[in-house]
Amino acid sequence: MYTTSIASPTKLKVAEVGGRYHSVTQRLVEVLVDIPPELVEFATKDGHKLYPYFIPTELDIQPGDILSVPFGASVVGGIAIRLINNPPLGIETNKIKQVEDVVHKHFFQESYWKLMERVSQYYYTPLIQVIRAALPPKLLAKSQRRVRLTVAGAAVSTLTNSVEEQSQPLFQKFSQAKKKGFSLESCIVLLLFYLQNLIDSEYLISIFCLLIFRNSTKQIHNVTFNKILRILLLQTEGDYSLVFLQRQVQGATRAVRELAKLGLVEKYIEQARSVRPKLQKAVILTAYSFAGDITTRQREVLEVLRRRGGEMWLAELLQITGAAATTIKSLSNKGYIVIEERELLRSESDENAGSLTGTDTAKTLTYDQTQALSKIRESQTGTILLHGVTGSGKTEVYLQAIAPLLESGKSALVLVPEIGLTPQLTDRFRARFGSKVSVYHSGLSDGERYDTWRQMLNKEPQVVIGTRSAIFAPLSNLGLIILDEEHDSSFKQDSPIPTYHARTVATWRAELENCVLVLGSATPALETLIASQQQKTLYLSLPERVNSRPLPPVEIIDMRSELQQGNKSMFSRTLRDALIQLQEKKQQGILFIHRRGHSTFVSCRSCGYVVECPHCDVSLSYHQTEYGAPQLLRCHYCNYVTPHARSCPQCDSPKFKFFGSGTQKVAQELAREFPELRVIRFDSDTTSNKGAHRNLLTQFINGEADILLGTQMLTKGLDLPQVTLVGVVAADGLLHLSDYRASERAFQTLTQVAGRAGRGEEPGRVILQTYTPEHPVIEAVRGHDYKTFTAIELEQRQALNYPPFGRLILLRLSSVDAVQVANASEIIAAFLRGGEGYEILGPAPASIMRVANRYRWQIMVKFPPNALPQLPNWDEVREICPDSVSLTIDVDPLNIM
Ligand SMILES: Nc1ncnc2c1ncn2[C@@H]1O[C@H](COP(=O)(O)OP(=O)(O)OP(=O)(O)O)[C@@H](O)[C@H]1O
Ligand SMILES: [Zn+2]
Ligand SMILES: [Zn+2]
Repeated sequence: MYTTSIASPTKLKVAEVGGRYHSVTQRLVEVLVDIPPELVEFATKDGHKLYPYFIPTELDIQPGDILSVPFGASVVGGIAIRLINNPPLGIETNKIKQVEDVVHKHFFQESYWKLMERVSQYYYTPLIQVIRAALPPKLLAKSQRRVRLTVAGAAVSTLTNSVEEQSQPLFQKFSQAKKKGFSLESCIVLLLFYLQNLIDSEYLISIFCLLIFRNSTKQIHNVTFNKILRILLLQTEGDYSLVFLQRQVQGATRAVRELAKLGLVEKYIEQARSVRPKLQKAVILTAYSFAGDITTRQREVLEVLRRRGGEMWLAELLQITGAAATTIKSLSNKGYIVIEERELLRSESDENAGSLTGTDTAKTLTYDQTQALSKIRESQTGTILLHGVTGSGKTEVYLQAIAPLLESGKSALVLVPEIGLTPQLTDRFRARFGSKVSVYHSGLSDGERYDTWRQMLNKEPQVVIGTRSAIFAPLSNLGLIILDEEHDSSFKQDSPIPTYHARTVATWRAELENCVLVLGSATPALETLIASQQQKTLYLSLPERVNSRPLPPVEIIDMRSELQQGNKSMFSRTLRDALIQLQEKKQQGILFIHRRGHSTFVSCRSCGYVVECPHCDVSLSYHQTEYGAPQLLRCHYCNYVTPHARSCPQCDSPKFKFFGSGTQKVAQELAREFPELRVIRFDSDTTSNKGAHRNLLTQFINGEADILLGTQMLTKGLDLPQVTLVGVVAADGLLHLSDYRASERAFQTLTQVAGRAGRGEEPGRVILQTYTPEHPVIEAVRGHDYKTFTAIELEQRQALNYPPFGRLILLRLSSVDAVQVANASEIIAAFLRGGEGYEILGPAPASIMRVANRYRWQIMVKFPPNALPQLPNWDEVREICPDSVSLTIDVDPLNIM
């Protein structure tokens, strides 16, 4: 930060940072340049590289500083990444430009850079791409450098500008005197100023300091300087963006830099909006009988207020009554009303905040919760697995672990899998910690993300709740990281690189920041379970639901026998009865189906023709949102849409059969068979609009529907006590996927969805329909038997050296050219086979070979988890991959398709 740099601390600072001096030769810095869109074409491939810049002697630059650098014809923002001694090879020294300025010192902490570097190394991703993944979009472009006067600057510009008119002769004397620098003469003149009350003592001292430390004050007389000082002085807050000054005054950039050196102005990054809530004036009626001391107009206002329940926003009251502000004021003076500031909830994320929960205080913990909490509080570092069955009160443990941290000035980071569950969780955190809570996820607009980011940089204790990328939230003084539903695969990024897993990054971050990481789940991932068995992770368990509520019994319905007995409906008789009872008892239910849309494919009844996506090797899914809505065929891979044809393109038959059910089809069937049931559909089709999650959930909570029908989204952490029934319409789609994690994922999803039932006073019930009731996953879900299931599953993984007993790296190759990608895969695989200590599987086409007109191939590298083999040099691999083929190195892949 630039303060009034009167004492010119630049030299001292160099020694301060990390305690080392930089040798004279170290005069270059590599900068991550924030290239503006209009210049991207000049950057092309180089856009992924760091640009070297010379460091002017007077600037002290450290990694993590935000800089301004010349790029093309303009000056743009950038981050200092590392200091280097010599220009990188292949770059001519005379082409290298100089850093323009330091905009913000130490924007990023050292531990943050270490984290970036670790991600870069582990995920084989250039540092710059890691930084791009971590920073909110356009951070640097939006980081408008602003300029304001320092105290000394204000004094000088007052003297040189406004005082001019008031005290012409004295002013002239001063300018003459100060031209000679620090002199007795100039000091005397200044004293005269002071004695004549033209300046106050603060100004006097500032100017003295300035004269003493900066002997060359004659520079202040520079015309450009004066223009800038005058502009800054004329605005009450005295601050402008540098861009604005550049437009107003020619040569502003240089002049501002010089003025900053003189300590007259300072530059800074615009401060984040306050974390504090917006306040708005509310009017409260205090008297209900009106004496004769009021006017008719005033009486009217009071009547309106009374009819509205005695409380209104001032603005609203003024608008409705058309009254003048003075009318309200005199009513307040007479004691009929009170005007007070009340919190107004603002912005998207805060919209309706608290509408689901209201305010909240700490609950008395159960025995198990108390045990877990004290273990978490005792721990200083390391990873803790909190294995608590659904509804065991993990969230309450998190809340109570965080509370004392905030008190002690530390911050907490809470990661959740998906946005669908965030509104409810966020509300719970807000109800407990108020405005200290902010939300960070990709659903926010760029602006909102940017604001939240800056808010995190202000060192106040706070709680950030976010999805995957929030692991990079720049919180300083982190006291605790929580990953809720840690088993969830959305914590893993498949593409673009870095293909990081937030849980992996979280362990590093906790290590670097010296804080505890808590992984919470009812169905911990096998990786996490193994780590706890190997004592790498502390294992804590909440084996029971709160208030000793039982886990809901899971009834398995064999849909084959339903069919044999003549029931062709998608609802078994058991589920049907349960749905009817639901309404009689005025209770609510959740129906789960793992696919959105209507049907997975449509085929001609007479010739068997299946409509496929022209761009992908998949059939199109049929979509019809409601009766009478357009009938569409949509590709779930590339989003291609086409109207559903009236007749078969091959044989002209008008009859189609719809296979595979999605949420829309279930909704239509429900409407047909149970017209009186009110249904809310909750899937990615209905929740794509901003705030839709919250609105739909609020409707459901308010009892505006009997059934919440949805996909995966429902399974994640919803806590709705009034839900007594959970129905799984068809479990089979989840069970028969080819990848080695299919069983684990199916068990987790089904257990989680079952866990939504019976969380309140009324006992719950789960009805699970399937065509393969004998499947081990179904057996395990029925018995809520995590232990047996994982024991069997781990055995199988071990036999095949799959994670967690082996590690995988998946190379994903794709190209519009089918032949080139196949060839490239062969070449790379051949290169890899030259190495030792790992196994190569493939190359093989991906299970859906063509997506969005790109042909996809894969090569799997498998190796033991601990003894890291001599892995191939990935740069070399990238080198041999032709430009026409894109290559992603997915480390620890989760989705292998
Ligand atoms: N000690 C307690 N006393 C009373 N109620 C509690 C207590 N702890 C938690 N609860 C309540 O129990 C319900 C379930 O808790 P919570 O949602 O935290 O469970 P969870 O373990 O996170 O569940 P899941 O893994 O299924 O999301 C919540 O409504 C919560 O307010
Ligand atoms: Zn046909
Ligand atoms: Zn497609």
